[in-house]
Amino acid sequence: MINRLVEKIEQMEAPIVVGLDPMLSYMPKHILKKAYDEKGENLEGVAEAIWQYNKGIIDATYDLVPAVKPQIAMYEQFGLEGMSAFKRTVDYSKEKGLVVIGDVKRGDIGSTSEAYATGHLGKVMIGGKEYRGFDEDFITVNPYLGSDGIHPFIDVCKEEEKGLFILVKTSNPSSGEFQDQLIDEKPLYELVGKKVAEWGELHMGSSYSYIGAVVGATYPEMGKILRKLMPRTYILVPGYGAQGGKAEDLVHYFNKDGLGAIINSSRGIIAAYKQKGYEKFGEEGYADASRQAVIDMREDLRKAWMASK
Ligand SMILES: O=c1ccn([C@@H]2O[C@H](COP(=O)(O)O)[C@@H](O)[C@H]2O)c(=O)[nH]1
Repeated sequence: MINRLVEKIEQMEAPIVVGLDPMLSYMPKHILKKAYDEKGENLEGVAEAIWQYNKGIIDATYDLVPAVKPQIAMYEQFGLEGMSAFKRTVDYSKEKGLVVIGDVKRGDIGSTSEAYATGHLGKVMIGGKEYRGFDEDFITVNPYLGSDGIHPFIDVCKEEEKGLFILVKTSNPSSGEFQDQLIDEKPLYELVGKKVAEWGELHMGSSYSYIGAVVGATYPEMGKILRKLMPRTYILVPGYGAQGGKAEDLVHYFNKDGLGAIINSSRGIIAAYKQKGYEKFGEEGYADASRQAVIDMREDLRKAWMASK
């Protein structure tokens, strides 16, 4: 799957992931009304609205980007109905040829990680038949329980040719409280980064590992250090746009080959129609606005890359 992701990034010249983080406050009124009229003003109605909203964005962007990243929390808050919208979104994105990164941030003691890995990346046999759970291509994983919490995910990834993005340095304002703590004079995120590179050697694709890392766009100096510590690790970079990360800050997250990082934007793309510069699209044109936001992001990243040469 990492080879496919890299190929798609190269083909599309767009190291971009569209973050599918649907929130009711972004939902255009016409979509909510239609879903409520059909399914009722209840959890089922909300789930239908999420699905229709996502479908609009996927249809408008799938030919421009290699991947989507549905954030499971945005679906989980609506219970089983929300989770069914999550699954529909994963399946439809795959049908459209997109690589799906489930942002699920799992990780637990070994036996529990094994169950999470099966549910999101693997399969179960029941009565001699094979069943798959959410079946994303990659998921995000929290490494802070240590190696025994990570190995079950790597084992399933090897079996299924799927991948992980492991949290190394997160984009949020207080990520330093624990992640920057010094151990033997090195910040914890550097130790985790080295470990991710080591785990990555266990499951290599052609030029990059199936085991990637998450490094926030909001800490560019740390991104630069981590890039060097993990040369064959693909870096998933959240924090561009809505959280303040800028294209010029991101050039050091890439290797010299122009590969090695994929930048996420969620609100900046899916709620573009509400933002300055995109007013002309209006609510009805939310999907076209998201397409334009992807084109603008691609250009922004390209210009920053060229300026760094
Ligand atoms: O360090 C991290 C890890 C994950 N995220 C997730 O990425 C998106 C960001 O959304 P924006 O709207 O583009 O800010 C969201 O799903 C986060 O949970 C992150 O931001 N930082």
